[in-house]
Amino acid sequence: MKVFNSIFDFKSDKKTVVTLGTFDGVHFGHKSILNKLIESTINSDEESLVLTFFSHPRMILEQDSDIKLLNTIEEKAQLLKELGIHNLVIQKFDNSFSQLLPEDFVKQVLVDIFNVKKIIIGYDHRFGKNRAADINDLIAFGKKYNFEVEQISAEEIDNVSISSTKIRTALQSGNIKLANEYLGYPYFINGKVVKGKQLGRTIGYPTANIVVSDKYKLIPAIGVYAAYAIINDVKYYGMLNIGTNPTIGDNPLTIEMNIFDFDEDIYDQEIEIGFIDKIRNQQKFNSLDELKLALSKDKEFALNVIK
Ligand SMILES: Cc1cc2nc3c(=O)[nH]c(=O)nc-3n(C[C@H](O)[C@H](O)[C@H](O)COP(=O)(O)O)c2cc1C
Ligand SMILES: Nc1ncnc2c1ncn2[C@@H]1O[C@H](COP(=O)(O)OP(=O)(O)O)[C@@H](O)[C@H]1O
Repeated sequence: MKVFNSIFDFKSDKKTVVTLGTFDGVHFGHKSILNKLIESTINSDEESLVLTFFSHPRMILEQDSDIKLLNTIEEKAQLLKELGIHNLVIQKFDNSFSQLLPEDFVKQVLVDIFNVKKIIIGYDHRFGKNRAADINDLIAFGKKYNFEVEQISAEEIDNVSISSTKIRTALQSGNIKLANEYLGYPYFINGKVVKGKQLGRTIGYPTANIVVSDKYKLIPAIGVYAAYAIINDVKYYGMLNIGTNPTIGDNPLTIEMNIFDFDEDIYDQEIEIGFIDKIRNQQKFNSLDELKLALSKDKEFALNVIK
């Protein structure tokens, strides 16, 4: 997959089949659109092109700085690459881009830069400054500038009835099972392993503390989870705690994973962590012994889920 960090960087001598959107999560519903895109380029000379935006439009337009996202831009690129998309164009969705008039967007971007043969888009898609244009406008522009418009119908979208918002809500309430079902893959985060209080090893459960650098990345609800970790391309299973460790006093929120059958120093490494199922809520225990007992039960639970 070729990645372009701006519309103006895009170059290809092929015609393209285009879709656009934020595709946060690249979930099951997105995949049905993306697969159409890929299918329509099979046995043809055209290439698929996904136009996505770097800042979520909601951050810019609604000044919704609190919004959390399912994917960082790197994660989204990875998921789209795995699907087999040919070209990914990541456009900064800033004020000047949001001011483009609908016809200017169509002529200057879709036609002149992307060399569009066909655009595949949801029936309810609106675009251009103030979201002024709709699918009927797009069809009219298609006639004028000679490209096809393939609509994804309300039924097709409703049949899937999945949305990034529903997935965010599920994760924020700890409903990993539902989120994963909607996503079509286990929700994952990427982060760097940092030093903690070095207490874990003293109670027989060392925990790799993970720091996520992207401030927009959604972290699931506080709680204890069965999880996997990918470390140097090898997959391990384990149990993960997102919490404030109330048993040992008032602490900032940490994400920490005890990795099963593992004994290596991984400080400073970048690892991926995937959520498999929730085990229980965070608890304040009366002693470290009680915490240890809970951890042994958590491990049993996690091992059961994993197999
Ligand atoms: C699976 C798992 C579940 C945990 N559950 C709790 C909990 O319910 N309450 C709590 O106070 N700490 C919980 N902990 C956190 C431990 O207190 C923590 O691992 C310990 O303080 C070690 O911290 P350190 O990595 O900074 O050394 C849990 C840890 C793990 C790995
Ligand atoms: N099975 C394991 N699970 C998690 N981390 C492990 C494991 N074995 C070794 N480690 C290493 O030990 C560190 C965790 O030990 P711990 O005593 O909890 O220290 P810290 O408080 O710094 O996280 C991890 O960051 C990792 O480098």
